[in-house]
Amino acid sequence: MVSLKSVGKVYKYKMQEINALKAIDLEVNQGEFWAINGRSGSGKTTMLLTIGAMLQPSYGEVKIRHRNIYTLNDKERTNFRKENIGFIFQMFYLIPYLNVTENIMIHQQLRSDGNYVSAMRSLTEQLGLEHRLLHRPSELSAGEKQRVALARAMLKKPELILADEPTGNLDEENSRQVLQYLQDYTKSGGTVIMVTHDRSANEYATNTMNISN
Ligand SMILES: Nc1ncnc2c1ncn2[C@@H]1O[C@H](COP(=O)(O)OP(=O)(O)OP(=O)(O)O)[C@@H](O)[C@H]1O
Repeated sequence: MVSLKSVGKVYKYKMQEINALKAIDLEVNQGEFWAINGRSGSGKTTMLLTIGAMLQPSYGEVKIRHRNIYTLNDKERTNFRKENIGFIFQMFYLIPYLNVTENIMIHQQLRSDGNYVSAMRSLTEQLGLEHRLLHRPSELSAGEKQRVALARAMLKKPELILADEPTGNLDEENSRQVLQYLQDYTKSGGTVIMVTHDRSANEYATNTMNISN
């Protein structure tokens, strides 16, 4: 599903070169739930962004479903990302002036499309958000915000979910809900790669990896 061969990233910062990620190899199969650990600054987010077709590595090869994603042009790569990958971040990144429904449907051009409307309804019910559909992010708890971000990422049922510290701002019960949801998703054939500092999150994963640089 995801294959990294000797992938590295060197950031140029003023006159300096920062080796953020050094020659990482990774093979992730469909249905696996990976937890990526590593100390602060070890390159976890950098790795996730390269897998997510958002950051070109300085060297190495990133393949998703046997496709070398950095040989695609920008438009093809953006389309590939939209079709195949869902993102969840610690900071949620919800649009403040849109309500829950609109945030979940943000990437859909036709928000009246019946398929997406029914997918949105079923996700919000599953995630206990059905009574909050007209709330704006400032009117939600942290756990609810993360569940909205989760619903947004899941709307198109992407094959691959990338999660960067998805429980970083949540209490134990809300963390458990998010991790359980991601685990159930992998049991139904989805694939999840999650960066986390939270050691208890590793218990939900099928595979763990520790990176250092
Ligand atoms: N755009 C950038 N330009 C220059 N250096 C960067 C850039 N982005 C990240 N870095 C540096 O690259 C290194 C790896 O960063 P990254 O965010 O991938 O680490 P991380 O393991 O996710 O850290 P944390 O756990 O603290 O979130 C860090 O030393 C960081 O300062």
